[in-house]
Amino acid sequence: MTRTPQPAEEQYDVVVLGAGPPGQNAAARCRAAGLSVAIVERELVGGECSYWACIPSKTLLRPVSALSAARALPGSREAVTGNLDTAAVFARRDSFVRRWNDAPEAVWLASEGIDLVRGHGRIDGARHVLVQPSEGGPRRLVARHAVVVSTGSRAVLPPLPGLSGARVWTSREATSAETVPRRLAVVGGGVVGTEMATLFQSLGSAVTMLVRDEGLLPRMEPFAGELVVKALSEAGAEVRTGTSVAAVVRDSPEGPITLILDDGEQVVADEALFATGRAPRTDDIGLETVGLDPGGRLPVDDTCRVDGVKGGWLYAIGDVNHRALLTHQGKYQGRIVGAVIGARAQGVPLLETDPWGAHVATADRAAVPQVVFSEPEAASVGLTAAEAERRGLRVRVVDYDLGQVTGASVYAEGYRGWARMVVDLDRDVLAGVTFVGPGVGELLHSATIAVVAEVPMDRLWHAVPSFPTISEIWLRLLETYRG
Ligand SMILES: Cc1cc2nc3c(=O)[nH]c(=O)nc-3n(C[C@H](O)[C@H](O)[C@H](O)COP(=O)(O)OP(=O)(O)OC[C@H]3O[C@@H](n4cnc5c(N)ncnc54)[C@H](O)[C@@H]3O)c2cc1C
Ligand SMILES: NC(=O)c1ccc[n+]([C@@H]2O[C@H](COP(=O)([O-])OP(=O)(O)OC[C@H]3O[C@@H](n4cnc5c(N)ncnc54)[C@H](O)[C@@H]3O)[C@@H](O)[C@H]2O)c1
Repeated sequence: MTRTPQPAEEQYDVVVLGAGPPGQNAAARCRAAGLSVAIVERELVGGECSYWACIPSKTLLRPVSALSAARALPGSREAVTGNLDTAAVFARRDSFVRRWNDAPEAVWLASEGIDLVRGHGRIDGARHVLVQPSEGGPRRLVARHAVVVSTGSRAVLPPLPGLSGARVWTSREATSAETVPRRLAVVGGGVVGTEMATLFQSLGSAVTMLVRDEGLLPRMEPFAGELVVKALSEAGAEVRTGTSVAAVVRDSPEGPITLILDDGEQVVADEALFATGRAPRTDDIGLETVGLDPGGRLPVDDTCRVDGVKGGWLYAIGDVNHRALLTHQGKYQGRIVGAVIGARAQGVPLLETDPWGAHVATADRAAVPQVVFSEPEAASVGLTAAEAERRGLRVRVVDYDLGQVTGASVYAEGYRGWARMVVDLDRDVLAGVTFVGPGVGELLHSATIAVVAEVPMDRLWHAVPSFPTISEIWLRLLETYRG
């Protein structure tokens, strides 16, 4: 019997599986700690974020907000004589995603001294990763210290009759679209659904949102979703809440798609985007070879080390560990994990293992900022009032109408927005802050600093916002709080 020849072992200190932004950050921080690193990528260096998520969606949405900002003011309004130039909007997206070409990112990896191994990687027993390139034989990488899984997530489609043959859109098709459907149905009222409904409505689609929950953006304060629904409806979109899709029919590939709702009603569209959540990409990465179940999230401790792996050599960052499905939080975990692996490789015990220490991921649980680039923008950090209550915190909720702030009324005629801070009364610090309104995304980091730094409320009173900016909302919230 002839045995298949085994590939030679290639030794590295660290092997990173998946080159999205979190994986790249982990690799770079491990290099900075003096370790040799290989990073394995099966598709494009830069991951979902760079080519089918954050970057294309935000470059597509930016002209939408620029146009509505111009339209919100007498003087500039008169200078806006037409609609968005769809071809130019798509062309700008294309240049940001470099037409789905990752050559510059590969060059950056090389400049950092990180070896890029292209192909599908699978763990093959402790510290071993077997990579199958699209052409040629497999390569076997062996990690002396650690393997970091950062393989991300994929869109989840519900198991509906008729769905599999109906050529529906997921976020990938939406963010890489080349044309604007005349009628677009959007299923799901989370962040992807809300942002893409905003985009395509502005580009001229007749949008129908089919939302199972009672409103949009269910993880934020309820007023965020309410203000976005109001704006979407005024723009002509139809937002149906409390409704579920029961089946899907598309008779011919080029023909329309019909969504049959649970009450029997039908919605006909040219395309249907299913934005119904994400599943971790862990089903085909060899987890079973080290005693873990494929397909699920990878639970980790606060050093991002995967629970229950003998020898403690396996780490997971980014969407796969499900702590916070956001690029900036995955990158943060990448920085933490680099420091952790560096310290452990040097054989030194981890220092600073308390929350907010150098080797502990803390912010991805305690202070997660998120900006939803809808119209208006919704931005939040920390806990909502409901979440704080669920956790048994003694809080005071302070609300203020953002439209009443002078800076906001200078920013846009008829500025519509709202702000809320949730004060933790026992610790005398902010537990969470939410802003909704045009331009609030850039305001959010002030709140993130206040929450992370646990600034006492009396000291926050001395942080004087500039007049007349939207930031003056801080003064109004604090005045309301202090009475
Ligand atoms: C439409 C959309 C918009 C978004 N907008 C934002 C936003 O504005 N801001 C924000 O913070 N977050 C946003 N997100 C979330 C963000 O995209 C993710 O949190 C982020 O991409 C997670 O990074 P990751 O490295 O975990 O996964 P990914 O970016 O998916 O990267 C994982 C990489 O691993 C590779 N890979 C997978 N399996 C293997 C394997 N077996 N072998 C080799 N390589 C493998 C993949 O090809 C991929 O390149 C958005 C998400 C979507 C869907
Ligand atoms: N600007 C940003 O920061 C940004 C933008 C886009 C995505 N993201 C991240 O990407 C992740 C994924 O976003 P997403 O919108 O896909 O997921 P999500 O979890 O935010 O929302 C999914 C929505 O789909 C609904 N849903 C699930 N199954 C359904 C079904 N069968 N029928 C109808 N509705 C159903 C859920 O109730 C939920 O409201 C989010 O966690 C988010 O953090 C971030």
